Amino acid sequence: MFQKNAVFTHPKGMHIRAAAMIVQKAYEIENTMGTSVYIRNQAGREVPATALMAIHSLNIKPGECITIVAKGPNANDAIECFEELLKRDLLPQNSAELEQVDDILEENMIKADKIFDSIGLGLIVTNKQGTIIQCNRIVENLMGINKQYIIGNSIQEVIPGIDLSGGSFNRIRVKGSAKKDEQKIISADVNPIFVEGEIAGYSIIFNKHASQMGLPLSEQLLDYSQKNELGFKISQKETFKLDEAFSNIIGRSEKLLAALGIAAKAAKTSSTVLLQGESGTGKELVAEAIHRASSRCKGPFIKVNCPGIPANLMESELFGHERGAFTGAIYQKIGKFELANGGTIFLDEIGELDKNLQAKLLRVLQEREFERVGGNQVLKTDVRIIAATHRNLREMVSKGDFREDLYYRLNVVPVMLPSLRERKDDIPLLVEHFLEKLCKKLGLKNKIMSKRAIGYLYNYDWPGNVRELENIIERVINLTDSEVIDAWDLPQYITGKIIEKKQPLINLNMDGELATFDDYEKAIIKVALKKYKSFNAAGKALGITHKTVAAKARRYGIIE
Ligand SMILES: Nc1ncnc2c1ncn2[C@@H]1O[C@H](COP(=O)(O)OP(=O)(O)OP(=O)(O)O)[C@@H](O)[C@H]1O
Repeated sequence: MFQKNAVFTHPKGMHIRAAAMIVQKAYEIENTMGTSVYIRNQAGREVPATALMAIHSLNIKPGECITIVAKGPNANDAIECFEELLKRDLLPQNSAELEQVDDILEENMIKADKIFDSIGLGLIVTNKQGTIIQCNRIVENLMGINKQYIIGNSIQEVIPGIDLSGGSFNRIRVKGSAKKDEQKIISADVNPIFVEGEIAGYSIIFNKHASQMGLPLSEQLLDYSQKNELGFKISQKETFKLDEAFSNIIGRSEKLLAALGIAAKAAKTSSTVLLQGESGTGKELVAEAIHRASSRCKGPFIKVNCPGIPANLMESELFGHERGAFTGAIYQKIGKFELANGGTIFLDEIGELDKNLQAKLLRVLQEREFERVGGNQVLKTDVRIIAATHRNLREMVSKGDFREDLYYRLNVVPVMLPSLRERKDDIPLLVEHFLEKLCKKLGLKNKIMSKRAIGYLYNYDWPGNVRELENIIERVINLTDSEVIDAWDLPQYITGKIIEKKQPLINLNMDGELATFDDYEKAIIKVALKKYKSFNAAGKALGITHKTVAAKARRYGIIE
């Protein structure tokens, strides 16, 4: 054993990334030199340098003196290596090192998730303000809501009336999705989480067999829960109910949720909605969701694509015509407004509507009545109008290209859908969604996308928004045989360069004699260690554990 004192100079103390750097180095030393390294803090607590959370929990302050302890062979060299790392300010020096550190952090996060899921009880963790920062799968199942929509809400939204000052609560109510019968009755223990003597948050643990469905609500609920309105709020600011109708709209960025919050509220009324946003941002998808979430959902949803219909036919398309109204009008035609009666009419690209028709549409909006072309009977209609445009209607009004009075009639509930550029954090979710949806549609086994490929999607500007992303994913699914879609599978205009596909290092000469299996294995381990420098990284590349790599390297005499 060998040990040496060192000063921990990092200005932030032992933060999580610094701890991950230490773990990465400790693995490397253990694998290449066979030395086990430990860190001891001033209080005398010693932990293995390969244990991320243990290292982090040493809570070492900037300038604190620590002891590096090395056990096993090469202890002296191992300590020197570690000192070097501490001098480097614990920053990754290249992208490979950064990737390894990120992998360690990610692996540990996954482990924490798995531990949370495996405890067999529902668990919610909040910060000290009571905002939910973590929950496990049992809570997801109990509430029938995906974790992503639970995290970020106030605990009071999920468990109305719960008191975080601690204690056990019997028969409390956990909200599910908006339906009344999805409320779950449970009992739970609430405990503060202390960090350095101060409350950093709270844990809420649901007790086993907590859900008691079937009892009348009046028997189950405590008084406070009666006062709370039913329904689940997706964010503290927006009262967006998680209506099933919106479930196929993917994304949880603040801008999208704010827009959907307005749309969901509008769905409960009959007001006219104006959806604005660039092409491909999901305006039609939202229009359909509003219809499905509204009381008109059993009525028709009729779409009119304004630029798709020649101006001279548009009037009859919208309002219908009588027989003989114009040359070629052999039969009476029912217009879209009549067809949409009792439901919703979706006027897509309203900015392209002819001035003459703008006046006629204004009449429908004001008086809810119209006549068929060539007819004199006034027809009444009961429709909700949802209009959409990618153009700036206000600007069109100021240029005289769009009627001001119509603009105000349409702009009753404006919903602005963000471009994909403005919500790039939703890209991984969207990718996952489209991979699943499109692989299913094409009858293929589900594929995944590498982090590197997603990184390129992040850097792209997405002029065609979600539609463009969906199209690219369909294209790469069709063209890629492997299960993992990687950067070289993406179109060049996304990556900005040709990315060479990495060839696996298998160069077997078909004409020569075969070597023994051990010879091949030895050669592979040798090449992997030369290339990746550590047992950990080599193990990852070969799909085996670092311990197996180390054992084989020793067996073949590659290391001592
Ligand atoms: N948030 C989203 N989640 C899942 N799919 C989406 C989302 N937004 C858009 N899409 C998909 O992208 C494609 C384009 O969406 P949509 O037609 O609704 O856009 P749009 O804004 O109406 O476009 P345009 O203005 O060109 O008519 C559709 O296939 C839709 O399903």
